[in-house]
Amino acid sequence: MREHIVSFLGFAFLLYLGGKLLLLALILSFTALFYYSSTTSNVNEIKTLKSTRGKSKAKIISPDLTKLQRKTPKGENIYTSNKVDFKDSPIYIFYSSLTGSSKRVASSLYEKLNEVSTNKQQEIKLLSLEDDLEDLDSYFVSIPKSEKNPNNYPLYVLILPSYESDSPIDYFLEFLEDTSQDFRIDKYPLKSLSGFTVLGLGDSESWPELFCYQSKIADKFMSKLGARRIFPLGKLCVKNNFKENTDTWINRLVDVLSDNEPFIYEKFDPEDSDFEEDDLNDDSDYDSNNEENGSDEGTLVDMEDLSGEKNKSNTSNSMLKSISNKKQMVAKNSPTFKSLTKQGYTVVGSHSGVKLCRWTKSALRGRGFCYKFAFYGIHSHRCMETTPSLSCSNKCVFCWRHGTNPVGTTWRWEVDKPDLIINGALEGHYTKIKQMRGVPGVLMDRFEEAFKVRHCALSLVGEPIFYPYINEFLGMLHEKDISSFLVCNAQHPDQLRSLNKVTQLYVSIDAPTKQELKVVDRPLFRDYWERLESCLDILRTIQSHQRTVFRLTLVKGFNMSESDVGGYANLVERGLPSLIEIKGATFCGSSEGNGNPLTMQNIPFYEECVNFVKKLNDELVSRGLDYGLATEHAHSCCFLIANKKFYIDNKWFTHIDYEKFFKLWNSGKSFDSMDYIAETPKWAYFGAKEGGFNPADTRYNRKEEKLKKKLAREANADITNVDTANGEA
Ligand SMILES: Cc1cc2nc3c(=O)[nH]c(=O)nc-3n(C[C@H](O)[C@H](O)[C@H](O)COP(=O)(O)O)c2cc1C
Ligand code: SF4
Repeated sequence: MREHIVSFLGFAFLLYLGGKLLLLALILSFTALFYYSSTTSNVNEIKTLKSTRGKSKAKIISPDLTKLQRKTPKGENIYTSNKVDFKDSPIYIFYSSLTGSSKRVASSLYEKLNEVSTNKQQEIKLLSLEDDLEDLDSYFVSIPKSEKNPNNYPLYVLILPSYESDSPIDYFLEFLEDTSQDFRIDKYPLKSLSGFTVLGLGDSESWPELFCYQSKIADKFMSKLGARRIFPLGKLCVKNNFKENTDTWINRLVDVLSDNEPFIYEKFDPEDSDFEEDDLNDDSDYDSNNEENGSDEGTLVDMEDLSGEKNKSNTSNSMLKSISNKKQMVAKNSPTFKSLTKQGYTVVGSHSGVKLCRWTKSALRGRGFCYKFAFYGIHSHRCMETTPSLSCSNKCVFCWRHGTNPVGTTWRWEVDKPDLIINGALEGHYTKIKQMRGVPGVLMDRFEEAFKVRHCALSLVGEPIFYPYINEFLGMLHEKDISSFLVCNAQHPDQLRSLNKVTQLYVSIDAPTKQELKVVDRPLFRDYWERLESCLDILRTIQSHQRTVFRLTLVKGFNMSESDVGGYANLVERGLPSLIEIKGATFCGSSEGNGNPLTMQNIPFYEECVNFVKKLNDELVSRGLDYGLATEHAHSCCFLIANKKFYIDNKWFTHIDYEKFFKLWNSGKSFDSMDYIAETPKWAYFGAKEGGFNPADTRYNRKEEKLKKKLAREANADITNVDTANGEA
């Protein structure tokens, strides 16, 4: 019996052992299946990229389990594999570029992918981060559905330069970081992407410690947002075999996307995805040449290695932090600075600008003032156009500075003091005035007057209200008897609420509805519409003591259809501005190079604007709002609808008594918009035959003048043939 029991126990033990072994075998085969379910390759086989290009180091993804079992702190494997057929995936190539190199690389990749794609339905897109995306949310918070390949999620390729100075890429990185911390958004919004890869462009000779640092930040944040890296961060030095290395990188990526091997990538692990600043110094992502220390984790290609130059980076975290947090908005060595100075701007300090406006020049030559003379009595030759913040929180379609202008939703730059800005702006302005002295036709009296600026138009570019010391700045202007016309974009209600007295306070209203505003202004804020509404409420209440103005810029095909009238009227009803300035957009170059998508077709004719203005006025009146057609400046296609409180005894009083304004301001007592009004001249009235042109000035028609000169030259040529003794050449 005992023997039976022993043999039974022995049998049971064997069964148990067998079961365990079976279970183990099952687990092992399941694991193998999990990792390599869709590959036929041998697990110990080393997979190399089809490396036909020179002696470059081959990409190695080793499916050797021992190498793949890097552990997270929680002890889980962090690699997994997946078979994504990129031939069916839409591929979106995003780039950011200030001087064109990244754009060229992105275009080459785009062309190559189109060339090799065997799937005619495959959607391959080339997208500028600054100019082609209506907003970043549509690509980096939600993932767009491709029209051609609706069943597959796209693959993102990001081609990004690095700039030690401020550049538009800062905003993109700030956006990725903000999104990763925004509790209102899914923590891993990019997890469904087919994958992503980042290629950095930089200059390792001039910026060895910061070589491609921003592409590295992008790479980390993409991962943090849940996107899966399918090809490691590449780095190209523009001074080191750039062309060759670019081709190599492109060919390798194309190879990887074309072959049908499964991808082994870091398994998405929320716990492990927190981006530490230390990661900036962690080169393991792309250092493929770590064979000496035995590490080939997640490796591919370091383009620096390809060119034989190892990155000597040992950048300290604090340095990176201070560079990314406290950059100068427009540093002297930045492409933005160059671009601005080339366009005639004087950059003051690190974030302000001044430019001689064309009307200032025109007034100096007695050829007419700008519409603000007709509407408010501004003498253009004594007006300085400036801004204390070249950065903006919108990317309006009619703005001419896309691509290079700094953008952001928060102030993240060094701050200059207000006196430095005012003195620097005046100095820059006077220097430019001085340069006009030899220009034919400059009137001596106006030239002399121009050296005492009386007006400051805070509207150049960017968003003046964004400047942290805007109130101090305005106070200093008024102390110098300089009036302030401040234009803001209705995106900063907090700053608007606490704004001190200005001579005239503008809010740009670029579209009548939420949807249209998004298209026209391309705002960076997610809650742009709510911000605009708050600003209007502030105008109606806290800031109702100011002379408030809505500025509408009419763009054909965007915001001036008949159906838009009601929407604008709603906004007027909400903000109750003193005045409504309506201006037809002016053409400032094609979209090529400046990202401005407007063409001549978008520029409305005078009659179209008049028609729109009348309709808006009728709509306001029909709602019982007390407004009327006040003035116009036909030459600029500019019109003013004013609250009837400015219509006294059958006369318009839209002009400003500037002396009175300064007196009131100096008194320290409170006053409102009606306390410094002045009468509007009749020639400026809406519908007047002068069309808002000061009869005292000479009308200058450039086309007419050109024709006259041409005829004179031809006539002279004839005369010269007959009588050269005349002396006139
Ligand atoms: C003002 C300035 C700052 C730069 N800072 C860096 C830098 O910090 N790190 C880097 O790797 N490259 C730096 N570069 C080099 C650029 O990243 C490189 O020229 C790149 O190709 C520019 O790309 P883009 O032409 O597409 O704008 C800098 C270049 C300039 C002009
Ligand atoms: S108000 Fe504007 S357009 Fe007119 S002169 Fe001043 S800066 Fe120039």
